[in-house]
Amino acid sequence: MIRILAADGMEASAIKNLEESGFGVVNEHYELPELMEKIKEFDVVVVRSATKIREPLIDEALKTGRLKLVIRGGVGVDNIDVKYAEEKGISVRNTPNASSASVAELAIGHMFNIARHIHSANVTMREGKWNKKHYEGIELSGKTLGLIGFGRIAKEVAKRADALGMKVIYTNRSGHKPENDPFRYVTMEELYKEADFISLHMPKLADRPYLIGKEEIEKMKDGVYLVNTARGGLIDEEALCDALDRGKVTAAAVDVFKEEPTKNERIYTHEKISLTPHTGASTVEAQLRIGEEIISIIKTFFA
Ligand SMILES: NC(=O)C1=CN([C@@H]2O[C@H](COP(=O)(O)OP(=O)(O)OC[C@H]3O[C@@H](n4cnc5c(N)ncnc54)[C@H](O)[C@@H]3O)[C@@H](O)[C@H]2O)C=CC1
Ligand SMILES: O=C(O)CCC(=O)C(=O)O
Repeated sequence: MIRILAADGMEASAIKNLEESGFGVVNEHYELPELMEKIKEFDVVVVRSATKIREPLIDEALKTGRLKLVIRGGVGVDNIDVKYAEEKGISVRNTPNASSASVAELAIGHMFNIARHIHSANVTMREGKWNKKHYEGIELSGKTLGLIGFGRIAKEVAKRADALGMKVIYTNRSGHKPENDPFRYVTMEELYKEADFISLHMPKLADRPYLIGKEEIEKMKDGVYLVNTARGGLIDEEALCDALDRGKVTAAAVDVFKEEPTKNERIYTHEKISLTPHTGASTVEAQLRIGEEIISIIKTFFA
């Protein structure tokens, strides 16, 4: 029997479907020392972001040679040593399309939050305070939204922001302006200068510790709003907090952290940050689509 480890959970309907199709599924999260042993017993490991598939774990799996497929139930594969796994004959797949709308909606939700202090008002009202005079916000309508990265998620954000009356500009790695693109391609420098809101939608950098630090923040408009639902570490957390403290950045929204769960008290207690614990893809719909993609990947792989 082909055995699958769902190391960070999997949609119940996907587990049922796979079991009914004759696969053995273990839905269990193991911390690393135990996983080093357990991994040898599986043909497939499915992970989200919590479990890291690094070289030493792959080496353990190779001791029985059973592991053939690692699936990231999601987009970013930065928690997997993809090149190493593939060199050793272990295939790596992800589910790239399933969560774009969910992440885009979270980014837009965070923009409303920080434009209108919703995250802060929720906290102070629960403390019995009526801080109406502190909470004058701004409209999103008419503001320029700069998207860094213009792939699947950013395009979903762009459509929604456009419908809200925002002007959308974007930059990406290729610098290529797609034909018939209704939004304006700009360089990173132009984006920093022009955007009122900046939202990140690109993978983690392999060659640098972060994309946006003190120097990059200085190039932005005074009072800019920053949203990161892409990857922790793309924005230097200390530089962000410093910029929030001195008002260079008005407010920020953060779904992803350098370390998860974050232990950076400065970040998770900052009143100018709207926070979510990496829930960009955590919707019923995205998880159902991810489950369906996982079923399809496994069945095709072992057909
Ligand atoms: N918060 C969450 O739960 C989730 C976060 N994500 C993150 O969102 C990211 C984007 O996802 P998709 O839009 O599906 O990816 P995608 O591959 O469709 O698009 C990525 C975009 O980033 C650009 N890019 C890559 N490196 C760059 C660089 N150094 N500078 C500027 N642009 C660069 C690419 O040109 C492309 O336009 C993922 O890599 C993942 O880290 C994805 C899903 C859920
Ligand atoms: O599994 C998750 O909830 C994280 C999603 C994510 O960050 C991704 O798909 O890249």
